[in-house]
Amino acid sequence: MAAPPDSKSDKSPEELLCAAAEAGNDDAIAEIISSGADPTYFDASGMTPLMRAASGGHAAAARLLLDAGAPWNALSPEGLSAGDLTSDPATYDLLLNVGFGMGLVDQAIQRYEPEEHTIIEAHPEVYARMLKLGWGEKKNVRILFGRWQDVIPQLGSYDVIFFDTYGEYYEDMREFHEHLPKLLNPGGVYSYFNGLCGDNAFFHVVYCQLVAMELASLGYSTQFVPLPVRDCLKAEVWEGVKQKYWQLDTYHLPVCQAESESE
Ligand SMILES: C[S@@+](CC[C@H](N)C(=O)[O-])C[C@H]1O[C@@H](n2cnc3c(N)ncnc32)[C@H](O)[C@@H]1O
Repeated sequence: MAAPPDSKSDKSPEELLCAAAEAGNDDAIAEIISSGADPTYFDASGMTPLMRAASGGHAAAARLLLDAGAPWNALSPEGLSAGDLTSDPATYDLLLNVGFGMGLVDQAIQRYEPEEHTIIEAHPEVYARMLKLGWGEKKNVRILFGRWQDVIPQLGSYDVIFFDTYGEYYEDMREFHEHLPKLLNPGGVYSYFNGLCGDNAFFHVVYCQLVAMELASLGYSTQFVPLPVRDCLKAEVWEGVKQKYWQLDTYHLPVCQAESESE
């Protein structure tokens, strides 16, 4: 008897992978990937397996796919990435970013229209530029001008914290981490710019482990989500930059949560 048209045998390994991702079936995903299915596949609707996992809210499935090389920045026909398609996202209303710099992270934060977005910036010229660009007038933005070490008594507690004072010493970041138990709300997420030894793959991984161990001693577990960045960092990106501070193909995005709350 012929198999029904929608039976598994009619589907390519990649279609099966999309179906397993949509269902959050981690065992099937691992099996299909190890049998050689391509995680970069786009199905007939222009969706990747990672987008299917994300829109189903299956975090473990998404992690398996990312580990297998699924592109995190692929876009659906509507121009949405897997991150944009995440279903039922947790509500993060109170955000803190330490170090404005070019304002890239803060611009990204603003797209989520948080209730309260606090920015700490110490450099007078960067602060002046922030004001010139209108950051001082944004209703949901609170700017604290000064070193984080000095303005910390003015802080509350936050659902999301990002730390990037690149240029400070490792010891400064470690000191900041000691404040996390007071600064990070239950269920909150902490991340930092993971550029430590960004020109040496071996020492970079050592640093990742070191930070994760130190955060673990404070009661936090850290996952590093591998994000391929080689294609985003072409030669022109570095034009005018004196020292190329990042030379690796993969960025390891730290996602740090209280141990009791992480998966
Ligand atoms: C690499 S930039 C941040 C880039 C930023 N993440 C972005 O998206 O453009 C680092 C920023 O941290 C600021 N900074 C350095 N040390 C600081 C400190 N102790 N407290 C507050 N800001 C600091 C610097 O003035 C600089 O603007």
